[in-house]
Amino acid sequence: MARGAAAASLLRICRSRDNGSRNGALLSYRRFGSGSGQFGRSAASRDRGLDPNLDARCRPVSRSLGQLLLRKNLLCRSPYFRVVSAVDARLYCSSADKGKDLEDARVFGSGVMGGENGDGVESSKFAECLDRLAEDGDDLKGENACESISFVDNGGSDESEEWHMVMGEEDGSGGSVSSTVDVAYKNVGSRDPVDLYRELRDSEERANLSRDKWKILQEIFRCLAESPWASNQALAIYIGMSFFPTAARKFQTFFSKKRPADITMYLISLGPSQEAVKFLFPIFVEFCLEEFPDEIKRFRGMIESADLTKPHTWFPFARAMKRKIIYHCGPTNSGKTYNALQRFMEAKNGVYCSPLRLLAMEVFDKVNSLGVYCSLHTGQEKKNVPFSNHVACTVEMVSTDHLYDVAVIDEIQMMADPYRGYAWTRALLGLKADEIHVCGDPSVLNMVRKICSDTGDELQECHYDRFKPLVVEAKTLLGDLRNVRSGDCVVAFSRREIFEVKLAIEKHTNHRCCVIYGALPPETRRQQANLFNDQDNEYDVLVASDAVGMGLNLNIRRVVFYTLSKYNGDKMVPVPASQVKQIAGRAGRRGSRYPDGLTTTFELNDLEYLIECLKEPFEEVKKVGLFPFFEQVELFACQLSNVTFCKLLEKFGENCRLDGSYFLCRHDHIKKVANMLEKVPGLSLEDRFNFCFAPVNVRDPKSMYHLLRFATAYSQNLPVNIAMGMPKGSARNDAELLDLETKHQVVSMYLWLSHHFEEETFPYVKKAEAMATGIAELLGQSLKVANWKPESRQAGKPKPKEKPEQKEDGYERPQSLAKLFSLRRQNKVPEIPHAEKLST
Ligand SMILES: Nc1ncnc2c1ncn2[C@@H]1O[C@H](COP(=O)(O)OP(=O)(O)OP(=O)(O)O)[C@@H](O)[C@H]1O
Ligand SMILES: [Mg+2]
Repeated sequence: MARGAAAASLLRICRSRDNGSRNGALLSYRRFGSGSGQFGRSAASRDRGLDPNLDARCRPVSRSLGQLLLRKNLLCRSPYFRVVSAVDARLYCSSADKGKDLEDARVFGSGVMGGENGDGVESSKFAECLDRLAEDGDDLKGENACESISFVDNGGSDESEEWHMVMGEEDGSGGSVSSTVDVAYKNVGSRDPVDLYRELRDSEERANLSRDKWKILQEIFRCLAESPWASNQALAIYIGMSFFPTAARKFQTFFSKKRPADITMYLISLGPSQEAVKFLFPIFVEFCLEEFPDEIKRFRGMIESADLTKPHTWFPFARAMKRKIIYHCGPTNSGKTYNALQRFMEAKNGVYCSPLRLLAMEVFDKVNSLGVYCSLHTGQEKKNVPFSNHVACTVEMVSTDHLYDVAVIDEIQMMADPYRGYAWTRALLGLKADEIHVCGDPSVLNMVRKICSDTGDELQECHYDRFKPLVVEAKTLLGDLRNVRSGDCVVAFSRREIFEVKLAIEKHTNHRCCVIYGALPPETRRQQANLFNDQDNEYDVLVASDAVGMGLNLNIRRVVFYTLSKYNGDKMVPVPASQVKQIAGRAGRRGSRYPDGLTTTFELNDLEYLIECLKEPFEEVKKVGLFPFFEQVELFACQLSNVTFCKLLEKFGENCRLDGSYFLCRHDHIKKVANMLEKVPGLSLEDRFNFCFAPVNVRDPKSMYHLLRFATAYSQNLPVNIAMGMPKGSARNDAELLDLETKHQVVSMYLWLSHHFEEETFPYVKKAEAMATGIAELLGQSLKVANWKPESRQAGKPKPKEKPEQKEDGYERPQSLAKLFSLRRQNKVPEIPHAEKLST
């Protein structure tokens, strides 16, 4: 075979892969991602023009070809070419002095340049040219010389074709092949990653590496596999976080097998660094697109079914309406709810969405007493008043199917609540009402503005000021509960503290205390609130948890913070300023016996923190809560097989996509229930989903046990029994009181389930209702006489240590944690002590 023909026959033409998939991925990436499309083609890789400073006859020789030629000592001896410059790690050659071969240089150069007229050079011409070079060289001979040459089409882009030549073996010394190579590989960083991947994929000669360099390379790949940035970016092409390490490992194996010298040396020059990761990543992307189409497809399906971006599109009917949103924005006790309710009552029909059952009941009573028929819908209770067109409900229960003239969503700032926020977001996005009044503090005003611009609803803002300013009493109680006065509400953040305070006040003063805390049924809370509000009895002090903090109208003269720290489920933290304001705002309500509100602390130490909180402006909320509907979870479940419901929720949490204005609400408690219900076979996905939302205290084993029992009976198609006796009488000690609380929770859970599942399966609703009323009454009676030391709900929990400052009169002075935090901010105190978990 003629030498030229032999060379030509060995030229391989590597056509580009179909670019469609890559472009698709890039599109997805941009849609998904954080902006700048980091694996697009670099401008440098497009710039293949001549350096204007070079002689017009000079042509760049492709880097790899230049490397080979130099390495083989061809250029310096060639009659045709000489190196005139090295710019940007690229050799520029000109015809040599002999002068007659300029044409060859042009041909050679145009091979690199894509032809002077942009039409490229045929490979045979290049082969010819190479042959002529070879004739003059010593060791670039025939087939051996040409074996490492490939002709690469750059994928049909508008860029020129380019000659590539894969570098040969390293010289064995562990060093680079030559200094020319050093110059050459530096250009790798500016090359198109798509080309780099092709070079890598098609590489047949792998660079030998010294042990040190091999180690560096391993480190670089470890960095890639462990890079949170890369793992996050890989989501853009639907490489999931869990699959990413596998993909990265396979990429490493692939690279190790190929290891073209220029890319390898360039990588090693970067070392194990973020730069190396960012260089490798787009090549890794190309690899993944080619190697893992099935995984990508699967993950893409999963991601798309967990897409929580654009939640405003979830409610097409509401979107078809032109709704008017009126934001009643202001601090506590400024008339927000009052004004919204005026419109609610004037309307032909309306819905009021409350954050609490108790507040829904309050509105239900008030509206009916004013002659507007109104029904009540809470998770546990449905009171349908005949002829009513109005309904007061808890926000979780509001229907997005009914059409209303006026809707009120109270305490709209709860959209940012980590657990329940989704219910407010859903109501705002989905309510089909011509006019929606939202009441709340200014913290979510900007979010509501943004949502309205997404939904196309009209927004009107009404700003309010507090009727009367809240006054801080500088004197405080000086750490002595004997300084409590009539009309005081002492706020503590655990059930235990509430009872300790009540006990101490009743023992050392003539006041009698009512109590309100989270574990009490709303009926009992209302009974206690009425007892306190009523003038004609001895109950003139209220001891309460933050359960009094929202919207309730009580006759409170002064709010006294017993402590300003609370357990957040993990550790003791200062009560957030927004909550302090909300609670303090209970004092001095318009129309009450005490229109001028006062607030103070039990300890002088806490006063500063209280003042700080009250002065603090409302912090702007940047994200509000979301949670998927059952249908979304179901769609997601179709993408996964053989996973438990708990795992499904976990996977959903990992893979769901949200835009920057939303967060996925915390659902640890739901997962706990889901986990427990794994023991119950035969529940459909929807059943599991509904059971998981039942109101159960996951920290109370008795309540959990009853939920398990209900679910088991339900799964066996048996009528679900309450299977719990009515308590004999009111509580005589704290254990009995706790038992009453639990029993009420269980009955309440039964009622909730009866409203969320087929009625026939929960046939004892009437019995449950009677029990709920009875137990709430017993609780009320018990609280009236309660004068015992509180117990812990959790069996076996270690008792809190005796505190050093124990007063002889039987109650412990709480340590001022707010003060401790403030000192810690100034680095004066090392650690905040852990404290007992809240049981409210
Ligand atoms: N215009 C009014 N006329 C008579 N009473 C009013 C008026 N506005 C408000 N009130 C009364 O003032 C009290 C506080 O009003 P409202 O409950 O509307 O305050 P709010 O701003 O919603 O407070 P919060 O943030 O605590 O919910 C209520 O008892 C309410 O009935
Ligand atoms: Mg209100």
